[in-house]
Amino acid sequence: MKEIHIIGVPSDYGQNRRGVDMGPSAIRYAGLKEKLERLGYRVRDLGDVMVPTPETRHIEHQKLKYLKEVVSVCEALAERVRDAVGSGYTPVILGGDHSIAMGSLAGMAAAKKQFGVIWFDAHGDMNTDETTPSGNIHGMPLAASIGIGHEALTGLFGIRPKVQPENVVLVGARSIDPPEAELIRQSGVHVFTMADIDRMGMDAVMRKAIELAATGTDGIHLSLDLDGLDPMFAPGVGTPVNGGVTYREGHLAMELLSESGTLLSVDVVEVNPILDHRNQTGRMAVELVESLFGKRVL
Ligand SMILES: NC(=[NH2+])NCCC[C@H](N)C(=O)O
Ligand SMILES: [Mn+2]
Ligand SMILES: [Mn+2]
Repeated sequence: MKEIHIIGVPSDYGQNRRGVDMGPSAIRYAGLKEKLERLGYRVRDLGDVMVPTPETRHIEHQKLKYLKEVVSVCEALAERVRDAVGSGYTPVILGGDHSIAMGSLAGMAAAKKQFGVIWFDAHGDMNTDETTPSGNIHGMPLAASIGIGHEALTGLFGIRPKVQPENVVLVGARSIDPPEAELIRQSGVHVFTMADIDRMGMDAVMRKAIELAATGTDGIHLSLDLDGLDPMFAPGVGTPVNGGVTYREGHLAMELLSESGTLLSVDVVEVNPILDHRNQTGRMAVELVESLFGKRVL
């Protein structure tokens, strides 16, 4: 069985609510390593990527807040992911806000010729500095990773694009900014909205998503934004949106991805313990990762 490497990325520079920098602690506290070991994996916790202290934060661009900090954190993460995947390990990357996924995907792109991405999220994360309503970079990582947006983000780690849009699938979308919707339509990424999940069912959606992300690639990176789940099950997130994926649908999605045997790496992001109730969201994250790595009822 493949060895798992846990990498923490305690960064909150991609958005404006403090606390998501404590996500890695909350997820570790919920027993991630022990639970993966119980499933039979060898697990190494590599500790955290260095993140500059909040006291040094400065906003230079209103449309790309904390750009320098985000880029430096992502490049440090990219090196770790490249080394882990290059040596045949499966990284489990703990955010931090979703901007860190640009680092995960940069590392993947350095290690693999072709890979697919399933982006599990209430949001599209397909904004650019020109479309963003907030200036928060966590609304931009998917666009940047397919080569759309500001050069400082699209060119991160010297690889562009990180992933081909036809191998990218958004699952769970229900909050998209209007200009972002236009970018999504033009980009060629595939999208299964909550309405699609209602109509087709999670089983059919995930089978299709896995096929789209895996065809012609070496495997799949899952970018798991906890706000993809309904806030009822994951209240500890900075940008909650009603009408999300249920507890059961979430586990089904992870089980199907696990069974497909295509998973290369995963990031688990947007867990904010300050907004959470007694680490419910941290625990939810760990449960989903367990299903993703093969935990079953029987
Ligand atoms: N990773 C996230 N939670 N992203 C939320 C993005 C929200 C909004 N679309 C923005 O650009 O600001
Ligand atoms: Mn997101
Ligand atoms: Mn989101």
